[in-house]
Amino acid sequence: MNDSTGLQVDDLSVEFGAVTALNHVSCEFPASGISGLLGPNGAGKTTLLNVVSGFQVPSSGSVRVNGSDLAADGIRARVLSGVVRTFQTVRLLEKETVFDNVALGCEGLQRHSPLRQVLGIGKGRAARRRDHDVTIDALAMVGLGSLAQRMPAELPYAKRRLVEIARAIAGSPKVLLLDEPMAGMDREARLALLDTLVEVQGSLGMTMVVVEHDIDMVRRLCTHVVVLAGGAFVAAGPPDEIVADPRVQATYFGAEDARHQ
Ligand SMILES: Nc1ncnc2c1ncn2[C@@H]1O[C@H](COP(=O)(O)OP(=O)(O)OP(=O)(O)O)[C@@H](O)[C@H]1O
Repeated sequence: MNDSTGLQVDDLSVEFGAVTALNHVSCEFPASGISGLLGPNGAGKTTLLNVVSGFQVPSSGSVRVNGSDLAADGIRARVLSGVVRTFQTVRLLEKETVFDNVALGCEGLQRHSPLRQVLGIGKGRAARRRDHDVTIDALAMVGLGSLAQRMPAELPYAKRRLVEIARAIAGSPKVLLLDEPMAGMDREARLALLDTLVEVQGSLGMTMVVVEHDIDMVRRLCTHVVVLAGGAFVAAGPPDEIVADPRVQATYFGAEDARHQ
């Protein structure tokens, strides 16, 4: 790739005491298509997302988005610069409507003027109107338009996941990191989410990285795959090449997750 677009991590290391969660990992995720991040349990996938999104400070290495180094940025600054993520466990505000949960994502749109914040004025009418429209669009994009006024607790699990994804895309991310978005869904819901993600990436055009264990889904969804194992980079490339790669066979497919191959 090496064209300075997309997400690039270089020489990332993270240790938790004696555990090396990431061991000098360098890899790239292109701005086009959808990237899969694969690896057996404990490979370091979530840790990599944590570093990119600012939740984990690495002991070494750098993160660049479209060529810009994020080194000094904390979580909030990264959201404002367009790095948005979801979590393995769905995190929603249960006392707010689906609409209000998704509207929270608009906070990443840099519409707060610092002066207005200092004066406590909040957003102007035009900005609030824009946020409203962006929220409606995000809900429509994931097929939740008719559920906007429902409470999260009323929704089945797959739809709760979609609320989280809508909230993420409401921030117009440059980089969208999805940590096992299909976990806990049946096959029908997974295939529906797959179509949604392809549509979201195609129409909004961000760098999208999806952690996913199901190889069949990865093959259908992803145009590029990065494989980690034991905190180390193993391989990267198109899904079919990755599946056939002996290094990947020896690590990822040798593990419990081979059942999905
Ligand atoms: N906060 C933490 N404290 C201590 N060890 C941690 C912490 N977070 C992760 N680890 C360890 O770091 C390693 C990488 O974990 P990580 O969660 O990044 O892997 P993963 O590939 O996302 O795994 P999974 O597929 O099971 O979610 C594991 O050995 C894990 O136990």
